[in-house]
Amino acid sequence: MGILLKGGIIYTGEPVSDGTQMDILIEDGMIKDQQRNINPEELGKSESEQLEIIDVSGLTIVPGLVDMHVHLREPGFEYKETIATGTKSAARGGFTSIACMPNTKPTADNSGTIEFIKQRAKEQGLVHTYPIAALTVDRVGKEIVEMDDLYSAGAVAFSDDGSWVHDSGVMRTALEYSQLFNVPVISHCEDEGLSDSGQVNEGYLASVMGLSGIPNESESIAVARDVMLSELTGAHLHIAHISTAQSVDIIRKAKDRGVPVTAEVTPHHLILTDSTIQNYNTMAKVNPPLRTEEDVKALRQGIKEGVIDCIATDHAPHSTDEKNVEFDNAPFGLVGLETAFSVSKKALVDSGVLSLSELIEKMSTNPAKLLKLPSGKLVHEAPADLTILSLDEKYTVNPGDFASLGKNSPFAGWELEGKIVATMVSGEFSYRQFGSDDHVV
Ligand SMILES: NC(=O)N[C@@H](CC(=O)O)C(=O)O
Ligand SMILES: [Zn+2]
Ligand SMILES: [Zn+2]
Repeated sequence: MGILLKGGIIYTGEPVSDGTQMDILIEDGMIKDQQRNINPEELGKSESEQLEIIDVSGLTIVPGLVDMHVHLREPGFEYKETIATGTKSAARGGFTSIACMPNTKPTADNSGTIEFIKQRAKEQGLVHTYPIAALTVDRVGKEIVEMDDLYSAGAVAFSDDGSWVHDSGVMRTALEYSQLFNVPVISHCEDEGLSDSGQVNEGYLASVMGLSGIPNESESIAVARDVMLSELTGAHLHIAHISTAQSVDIIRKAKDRGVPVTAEVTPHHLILTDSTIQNYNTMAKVNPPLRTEEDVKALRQGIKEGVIDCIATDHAPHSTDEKNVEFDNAPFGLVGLETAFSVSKKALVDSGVLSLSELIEKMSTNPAKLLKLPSGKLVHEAPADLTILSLDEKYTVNPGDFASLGKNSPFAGWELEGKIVATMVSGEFSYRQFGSDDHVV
């Protein structure tokens, strides 16, 4: 059965241009046609009889969002999140593809765990789920994983996210091997000698609150080394969740020299500063820490210039019990899938840094390209992975309503604009809320 979406404003993703009013015909999970006016009566008889026609006038349709940095927590930490709840959360947030990080239990450093994640996602997942394998065994930075096995099992990238690979020799070798598979190595840049037992951004507020600080250099020194190793090896290095002005600077210069480095930033680092942790708000305790106004400005400038390629949530669910403790004892991490679009829109589009089409590029087309996924654009014969938005609709964030088991959002109570009304994955709705017809798969 086909679906005809009538009257929406379509952003195709490629080329990056403003939306135009078009109808979209979807059949067999693919985009079959898109033009100004598709008349169902002009389609073949059997085609039109089987057609569901949906009026989406007043709504905006964009390529399904792609999040290349998600923690699904399964296997091992199912009380924080599961593949079922995490992908449901993704669908509600407008994401049609996500890549999940390997800091599970067991660590996704072996083909069995990668196969398990893929199988579970096939059975219970609501969006395309692409596993990222660990770069070193147990993510301890000593012994490189069997990249060949993991790649064959379906890993789309390698990363020790949560930890930096401290040994430069190990990182160099890993980057060299990664070229055999033509996939990125994703680096969590943190020199632990500097971040030590730090809890928040190093600065005035940390001192006043009596919390130990994490200086910008803890990240930026790591970024500088990894960029140099990417330059040395010629391998694609992708830097996770950058948070400092210095990192933007280092990556800008590296890109100017032609180093094959790419980078992501989270919605929270684009809008929040360390002042959010006033009152010891553990919901804003995250790694890397929320920084200063100056860093936020530099990150926005970096994304505008293309120094930062994409937005990724680093969705990191933790249980309420784990977060409801003294600041020092709370785990780092916050959830982001269900607020990502409207927070990013507020940070970048409403403030005039990017156009909506450029935001879509950062949240869909670019991450899809980086991971070589078939999505990220709404063109003829592309997979029907798309997101339907009510751009001006306002809502108040209530983590209690999240599909994610993680309620650890720093945006609770915020009034945001830009609601996800439907998410379609391979031609089928993973989430659909049209007007009063509330239907969540
Ligand atoms: N970002 C975080 O604060 N936490 C992440 C780990 C990580 O992304 O480094 C987690 O797994 O909880
Ligand atoms: Zn990380
Ligand atoms: Zn992460």
